[in-house]
Amino acid sequence: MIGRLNHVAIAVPDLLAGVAVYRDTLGANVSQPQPLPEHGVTVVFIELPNTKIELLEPLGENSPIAAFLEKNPAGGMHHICYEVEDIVAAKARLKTQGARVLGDGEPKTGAHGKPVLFLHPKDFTGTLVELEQV
Ligand SMILES: CC[C@H](C(=O)O)C(=O)SCCNC(=O)CCNC(=O)[C@H](O)C(C)(C)COP(=O)(O)OP(=O)(O)OC[C@H]1O[C@@H](n2cnc3c(N)ncnc32)[C@H](O)[C@@H]1OP(=O)(O)O
Ligand SMILES: [Co+2]
Repeated sequence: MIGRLNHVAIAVPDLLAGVAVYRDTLGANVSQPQPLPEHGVTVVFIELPNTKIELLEPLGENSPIAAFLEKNPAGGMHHICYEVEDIVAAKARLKTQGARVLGDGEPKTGAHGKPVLFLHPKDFTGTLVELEQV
């Protein structure tokens, strides 16, 4: 069901400091910050030859990454995003297998303008999983 690795996301307490690490220290191309108020985060993407890295900073009072950063104040790997061809079919398959789809269970529009869903980390070997329809 899952296809290519779309991105690996890293939550950071200070987005501009994270940008400096990837742009200046590691010599990567980093996008402009993109606020996503409906997701409670501001993101940048780092384009690598074979995938992307997403840096996430909390935005607003109810950010879904706030508790994670309290537990990991220096930041850390937050989620992994796999591509799927049909997100509604993927959701149906996962639900029959007992996996928890987060939020209200309906796909939302992600940072790339495509439908996304999140799956509970406790059902996926301790890793928060994002699915993106491509
Ligand atoms: C969509 C836009 C953009 C894009 O790529 O296009 C993004 O990626 S936005 C990314 C930010 N959005 C989300 O993360 C949405 C989905 N996340 C959630 O719904 C919550 O963060 C959730 C449910 C994963 C955790 O919620 P909360 O932090 O309130 O709950 P707990 O702290 O009680 O956590 C429960 C349990 O899970 C463990 N946990 C939490 N987050 C992670 C994580 N990122 N990776 C691994 N494990 C995680 C946490 O430690 C708790 O474990 P416990 O043993 O009970 O202590
Ligand atoms: Co993501």
